Amino acid sequence: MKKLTIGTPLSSSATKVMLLGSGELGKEVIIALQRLGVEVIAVDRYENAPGHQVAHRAHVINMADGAALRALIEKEKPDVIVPEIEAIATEMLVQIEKEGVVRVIPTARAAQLTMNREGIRRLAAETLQLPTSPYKFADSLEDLRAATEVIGYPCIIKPVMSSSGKGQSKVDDASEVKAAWDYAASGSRVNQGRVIVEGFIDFDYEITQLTVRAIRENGGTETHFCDPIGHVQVHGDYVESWQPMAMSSLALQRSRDIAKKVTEELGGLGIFGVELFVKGDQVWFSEVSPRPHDTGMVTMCTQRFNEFELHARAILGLPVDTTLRAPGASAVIYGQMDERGIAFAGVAEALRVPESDIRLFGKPEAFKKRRMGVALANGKDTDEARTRAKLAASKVIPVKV
Ligand SMILES: Nc1ncnc2c1ncn2[C@@H]1O[C@H](COP(=O)(O)OP(=O)(O)OP(=O)(O)O)[C@@H](O)[C@H]1O
Ligand SMILES: NCC(=O)N[C@@H]1O[C@H](COP(=O)([O-])[O-])[C@@H](O)[C@H]1O
Ligand SMILES: [Mg+2]
Repeated sequence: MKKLTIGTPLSSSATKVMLLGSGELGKEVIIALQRLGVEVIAVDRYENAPGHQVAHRAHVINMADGAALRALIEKEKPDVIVPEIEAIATEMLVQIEKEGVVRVIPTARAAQLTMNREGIRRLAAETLQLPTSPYKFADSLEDLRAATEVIGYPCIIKPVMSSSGKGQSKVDDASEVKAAWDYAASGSRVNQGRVIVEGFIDFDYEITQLTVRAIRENGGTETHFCDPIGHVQVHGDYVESWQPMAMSSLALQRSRDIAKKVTEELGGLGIFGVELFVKGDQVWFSEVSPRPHDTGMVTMCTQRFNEFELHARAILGLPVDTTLRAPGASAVIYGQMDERGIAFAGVAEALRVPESDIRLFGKPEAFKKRRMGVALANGKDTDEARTRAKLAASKVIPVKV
């Protein structure tokens, strides 16, 4: 892979990176890139997205529209494109990557495969033979009824294209299938009407194994692992995370073997969030984000270089260091109301919690369950850190102005 030299932003020597998606995760990647002297262009579907507020330039387009995407890429001429969300015209990214001028992170194929649960699930379970929950796909309510009978109950039904738990439900018996089908249609982002049914895995805990593919000193790529991140999800969306997660050495080894296999198959450079379910020493692959992971926001208080800095370094072909500094935790701050331009009370009280910090993302519009910020905390161990992060998050109160 050709090495990128870093130039001067806003000059003809600039190294230009374009983020496709500029939410809370992109915002931190942009800050990390700018600290390394990169010119950054932030793109999202709405004005004043978090990353728009810290980038050199901001654009609002429908990223699922291939023609609009190409037009913007041709106008801005980035050296590197960094997908930050799944819902992008990835077919166009594949074409653009082939033309050989722009690098797509980690690869256009990885973005394409992970945009659709079917792509990544078939790759993991059928091609790589990784352990996963049993699964079936369905395109109609009749198909879905048949699929749930084969998979059995309880099962989880999800749109093939969605994230953060949107459109996802747990179904305990046949009477709940229709409601799950209707809910999936409402929560799907692009391809309305195709769902995956997964057998329910009764795990002890779940983790994100952050995995970085970076250039090694003498060329070629090497894989680095962060300490495992434990997390709790409610209705398919993350509410708290902590690092390190205590695991048996066999479960950790198996997690990393799976992470290595799947990230090697996807290829390219950058950080990946490999989601795994663990019961005793048994480990199942769930899914993978070829980008920083929401549960990995905890690394802003735990690692020498957080997941965003690691992504920035890896993308630029620079060395990475995944050292853990201190145990820590994150807890989500929700909008709690449907309102534009809200304010946040209690910030000082939150920051009075020992070893705490917060990030407010600056999203222009709040929804009850929209993630608007995150509280971070350290402690002598992850239990103390979790208590502190949750306490700090609870002190921040969204208010209508
Ligand atoms: N087969 C399953 N068995 C048990 N729990 C599951 C299963 N599938 C999903 N879950 C639960 O729902 C959560 C969200 O699922 P998943 O990661 O597939 O959704 P998502 O919409 O892609 O979320 P995100 O974009 O935040 O990663 C999981 O982290 C897990 O807690
Ligand atoms: N699980 C994926 C994830 O957390 N993605 C993060 O959420 C943003 C969208 O937030 P929004 O829905 O509030 O606009 C994305 O842009 C990304 O930063
Ligand atoms: Mg997930």
